[in-house]
Amino acid sequence: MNIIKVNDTQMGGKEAFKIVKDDIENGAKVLGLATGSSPITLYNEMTSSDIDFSNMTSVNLDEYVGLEPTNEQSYHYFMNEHLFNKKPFKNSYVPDGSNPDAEAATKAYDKIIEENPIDLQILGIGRNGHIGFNEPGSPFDGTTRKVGLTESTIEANTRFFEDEKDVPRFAYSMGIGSIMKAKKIILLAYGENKADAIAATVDGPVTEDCPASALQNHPDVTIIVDEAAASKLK
Ligand SMILES: N[C@@H]1[C@@H](O)[C@H](O)[C@@H](COP(=O)(O)O)O[C@@H]1O
Repeated sequence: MNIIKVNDTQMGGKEAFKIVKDDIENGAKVLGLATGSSPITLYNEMTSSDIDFSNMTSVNLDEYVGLEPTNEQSYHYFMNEHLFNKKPFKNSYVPDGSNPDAEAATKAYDKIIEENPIDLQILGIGRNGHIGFNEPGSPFDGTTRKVGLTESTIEANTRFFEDEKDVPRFAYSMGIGSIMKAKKIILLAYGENKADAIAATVDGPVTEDCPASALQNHPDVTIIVDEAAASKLK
């Protein structure tokens, strides 16, 4: 694992953008994208760049079950706001959270991932080490699934909703097995509340207790962290 320490999220976005740009110049066509606050500075770099994404495809990690793409709290909406409205891709895929049929929604998404193998995957990380919405205990060979969110994730995501009761309890998430198939992975983590998760990811045992520890088995992972997120590394 390659670890890049940065001073702040702005610098983190710039470092991540360098890797993204380089990968696109070397032929990457499919980007795996993430939501949350961590990738925002990267998306800002992308939207203010002169890179044309109109020949590229994006595949997002996850979506809340029960939210329409037009819902302001949906990950669809987030991606439109932060990236796609300003830099359209040829095709942009996000799991269909508005489909109550989990079997159909997750199978359809696995087909999309299979048809669009991910060249470069962007990841954030949850305080408990989750990636996408793969909470602790998720199988390392998992494909797209309907998952229940843990109390800690619901609590962390409450800041985006008016009331804790409004936070969806379920999501459709790409599985860890699919994430691991990406050729290259960048994980972004900022702030003290990510320090334990980053230490477990990098220095801890490879265990389903920390979903991101699976990345130790991937050949091309770069972790971009600020001082606070890196503070518990060995
Ligand atoms: N499903 C998302 C994850 O993909 C994201 O990595 C995590 C951390 O978000 P943030 O970057 O805002 O800390 O939040 C959510 O749970």
